[in-house]
Amino acid sequence: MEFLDLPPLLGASGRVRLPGSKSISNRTLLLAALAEGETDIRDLLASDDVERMLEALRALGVEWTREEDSANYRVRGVGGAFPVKIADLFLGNAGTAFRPLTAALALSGGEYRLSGVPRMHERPIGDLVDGLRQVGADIRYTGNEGFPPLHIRPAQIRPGGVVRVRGDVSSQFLTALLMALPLTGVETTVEVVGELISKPYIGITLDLMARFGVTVRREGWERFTIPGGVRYRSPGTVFVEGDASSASYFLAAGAIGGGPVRVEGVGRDSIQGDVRFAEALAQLGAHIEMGDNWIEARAPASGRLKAFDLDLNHIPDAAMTLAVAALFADGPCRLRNIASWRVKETDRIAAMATELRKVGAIVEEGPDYLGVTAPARLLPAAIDTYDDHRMAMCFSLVSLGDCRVRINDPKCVNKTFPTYFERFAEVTKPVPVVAIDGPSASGKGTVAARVAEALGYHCLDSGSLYRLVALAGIRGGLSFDDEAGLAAIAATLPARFADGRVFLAGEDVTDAIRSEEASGGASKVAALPAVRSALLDRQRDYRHAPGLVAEGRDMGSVIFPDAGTKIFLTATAEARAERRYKQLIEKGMAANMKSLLKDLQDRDARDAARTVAPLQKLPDAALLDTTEMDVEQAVGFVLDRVRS
Ligand SMILES: Nc1ncnc2c1ncn2[C@@H]1O[C@H](COP(=O)(O)OP(=O)(O)O)[C@@H](O)[C@H]1O
Ligand SMILES: Nc1ccn([C@@H]2O[C@H](COP(=O)(O)OP(=O)(O)O)[C@@H](O)[C@H]2O)c(=O)n1
Repeated sequence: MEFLDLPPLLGASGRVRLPGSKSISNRTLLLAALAEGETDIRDLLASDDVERMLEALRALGVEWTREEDSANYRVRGVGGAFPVKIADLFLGNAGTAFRPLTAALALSGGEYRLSGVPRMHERPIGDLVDGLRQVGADIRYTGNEGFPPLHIRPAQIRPGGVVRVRGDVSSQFLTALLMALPLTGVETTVEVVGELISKPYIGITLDLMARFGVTVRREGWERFTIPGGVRYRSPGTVFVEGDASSASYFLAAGAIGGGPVRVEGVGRDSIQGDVRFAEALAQLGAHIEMGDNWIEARAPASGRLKAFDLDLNHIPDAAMTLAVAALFADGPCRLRNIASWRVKETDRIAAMATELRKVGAIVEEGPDYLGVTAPARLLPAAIDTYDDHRMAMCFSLVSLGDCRVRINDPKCVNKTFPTYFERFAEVTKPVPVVAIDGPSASGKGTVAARVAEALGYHCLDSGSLYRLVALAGIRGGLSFDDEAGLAAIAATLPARFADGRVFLAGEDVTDAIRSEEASGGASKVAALPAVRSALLDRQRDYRHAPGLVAEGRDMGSVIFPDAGTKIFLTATAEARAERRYKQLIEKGMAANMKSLLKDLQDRDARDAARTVAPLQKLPDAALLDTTEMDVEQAVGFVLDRVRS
């Protein structure tokens, strides 16, 4: 499984140009295809769901072109029903393509098969099919009753009168009917049965239909009348707004991570309901500012979001972002009226509950609500994303809690926002790491401690972890080639560091891990891949605000490859042996220069020769040879690099 590791972040600020709205992109494409005339579409979203729509339109005989490498498209409308009368369409997991195309094709007098990925075949479509059958459409389920895939056949369409459609499962059924019915040319009224959910999405549909020349008469949110004798006509050029749901992650990042974060592409003038996410954030105490085409969010003065209890029916997609924002609130939070989450890309209520628990939250899951109480401290976790782009994007925010997070299958964001993680990285600041690697007795420990003190950072002496494993192994009677046994020790090592002392299961072993036996053993256990991987997360967990200085052999190459400062600290073997000799004598320990030099050379050789994480200077590390330097100069060199 592919994954993406996000480091703990210090905060967020900056600007993001949003990708085009998925809802507007796919609706506009379909309307442009059905319209008379050519439509220039600017800033179309580049994503999987839009690709599915573009492919389907081409298969249905609609000509479109893309201005080279741009987000600008020209669609030549067919002025009514699709010219291709037999087609087999694969629509992935794109609900915004599947539902409206079903309706338009059902009224097009052809024979069409529509299918998608397995999850698409679990997402209900029965209410839409029932609505279309009322005007005579011939639609059959070729899998399970009520679900895709579908087989549409030519039928005698009897438009007019009243079509009833349920509005309480997905508003996309109503959207699909509204967009398709003008094809009949006969006045038809659509009546919504049950409370219509996600009303703002219907707002987008009506707005875009009006731009293409068809004005629907709306009575409340219950009755919609499509006039007779109307046709879609190209408005010439359509600009696709930025995606308001995608904006939610960045606005939340600003509200949680200090800010300000400004999103460009949506604002006061937006037709998308999800811009109201900004109001919800304001209720949580965030500072929000809005222009015609931008929104900006900053953290509350207190620094922490307020607990909330909100009905989120009007912003079902952006509401997911609030579930993760609840991890940063000052009390228990409740998200209400979100039943539609259960029939989206995945069962989002269940998925959200499972993953929020992984980071330590207390979660109460109801049929149409979630209760979320933040833990005192977020736990690092590997987040499963269920092939749901929003799960992946939401959980990136965990990293703002001074907590690393792994996002499994991060490419699922391709559905709506292929460059999400790049944009996220641009407006966030990772907790800095200074990685100092080098051979034995080069001065890593001394320099690292001094640099950490000067910067107020935490410090990691990674070598002591290998020494502890070796010591625990010796005491447990294990041989140094017992990889599984030593890895098990490493995985649960009861080590503690306090006041410059090292403890193993409560016992002070500061001197014991420096013994010749433990030192030699350390470089032997360190060559075992299973031991190294058992210590990987443990080392990464030292990274906390305001920063970390980490020293060892593979800090810059393996443990913190994204470290902002990487130093390879070294000195001649003779100089290092001499330093070690002095160190031991000062501590009142016995030492022999010759055997020290030999021991150190042996250890260096083992460290450099091993296959996993060998000791080496990588091109991205600065070489610092201290043979002729004192500690002061070495520390000064590192601090200069950090500050430059
Ligand atoms: N230029 C120098 N840089 C760092 N340490 C030095 C330098 N010159 C002498 N030393 C001494 O070398 C000894 C070994 O340093 P240490 O930090 O234990 O190395 P390491 O962690 O790389 O094994 C320490 O007593 C340190 O004071
Ligand atoms: N990041 C690290 C740190 C130490 N080690 C191993 O652990 C041993 C002891 O590390 P250390 O940093 O305490 O050693 P010295 O440099 O103090 O001699 C080294 O010889 C390496 O074999 C490692 O493999 N990777």
